[in-house]
Amino acid sequence: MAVYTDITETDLKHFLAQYDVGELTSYKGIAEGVENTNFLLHTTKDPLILTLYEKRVEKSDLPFFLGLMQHLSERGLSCPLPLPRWDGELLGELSDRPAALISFLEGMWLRKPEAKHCREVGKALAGMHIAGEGFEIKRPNALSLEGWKVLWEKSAERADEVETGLEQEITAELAFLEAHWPKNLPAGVIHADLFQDNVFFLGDGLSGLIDFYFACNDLLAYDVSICLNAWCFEKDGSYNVTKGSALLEGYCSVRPLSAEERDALPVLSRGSALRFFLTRLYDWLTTPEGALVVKKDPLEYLRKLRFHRHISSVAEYAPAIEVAS
Ligand SMILES: Nc1ncnc2c1ncn2[C@@H]1O[C@H](COP(=O)(O)OP(=O)(O)O)[C@@H](O)[C@H]1O
Ligand SMILES: N[C@@H](CCOP(=O)(O)O)C(=O)O
Repeated sequence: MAVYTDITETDLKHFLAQYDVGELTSYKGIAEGVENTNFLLHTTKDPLILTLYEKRVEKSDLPFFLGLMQHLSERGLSCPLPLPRWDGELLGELSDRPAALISFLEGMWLRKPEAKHCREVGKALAGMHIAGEGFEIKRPNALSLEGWKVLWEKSAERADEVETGLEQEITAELAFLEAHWPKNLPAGVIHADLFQDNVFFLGDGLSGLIDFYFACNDLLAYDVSICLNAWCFEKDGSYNVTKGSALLEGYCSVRPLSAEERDALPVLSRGSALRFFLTRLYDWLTTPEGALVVKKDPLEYLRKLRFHRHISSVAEYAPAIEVAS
């Protein structure tokens, strides 16, 4: 669940009076998600999402996230649009939390995506990378090499509780990634968390992307590697080459990957697998028993990381992929 902060109807009505959104008719907490508290609101106008930003989100980052959604939406990407208050501000406060109203996006996330959906995700990711051009505010990726080291320092001592030998393996992996991380690839605004639960579909058509709260400036191909990890493995841990091919072909049909980006995909995929392994491991070790949040399995990402270590060329992800020369 992710309703960390409760609200009263009276406070909510006061909050809504600052917006041109009609009268509140009903509201309910949304169980999905892990970072923030979300409510679905029905009003005499359109349905809305109310987000209360919880402690893991830096308040100083909110202008980046909200401004980015506006920027992408203005450039034709289907994503939630933050609503301005009467005074023009995008951010308010409710129950002592920073709070925003964003437009409700129609659609559902897919529990069992197929290759055709991976193709749509690839296209949408490339569309987002292009639409992100020209966005003025910058936000460095706090969860890249330096951030991974900090997370690892907090978990290393207890890592062998999760699997014997992990402390040594991950320390060596970090050293490898530090030595081999690509430096001169095209960079821009990336989503950085485009997992299944953040992509909505209506039937087989992709209706939009949500949850821009890890978005930042980083290598565009790193975002592709995140999607390869999130969309192209089966529940049994095996890589699905049909899905990988569809995702990469979809991406390249909108924004072709250069030869350098293509060659970097195995190392980038090791990095993105490590990133999700580390945040999940940290949560696994620190979330108290009985907390009302579903802990995600770090070992799923350890297995993906180990898979990528054996990849020597992008052809193993997608045999027929064509890249820009
Ligand atoms: N703009 C939106 N339109 C429709 N549903 C949304 C929207 N934003 C969030 N949701 C719903 O809230 C859930 C959690 O949102 P998300 O942004 O992923 O939260 P978190 O950042 O806490 O992980 C989503 O799975 C979805 O069901
Ligand atoms: N996608 C991450 C966790 C972040 O969850 P979200 O609900 O904010 O998308 C993971 O799977 O570890």
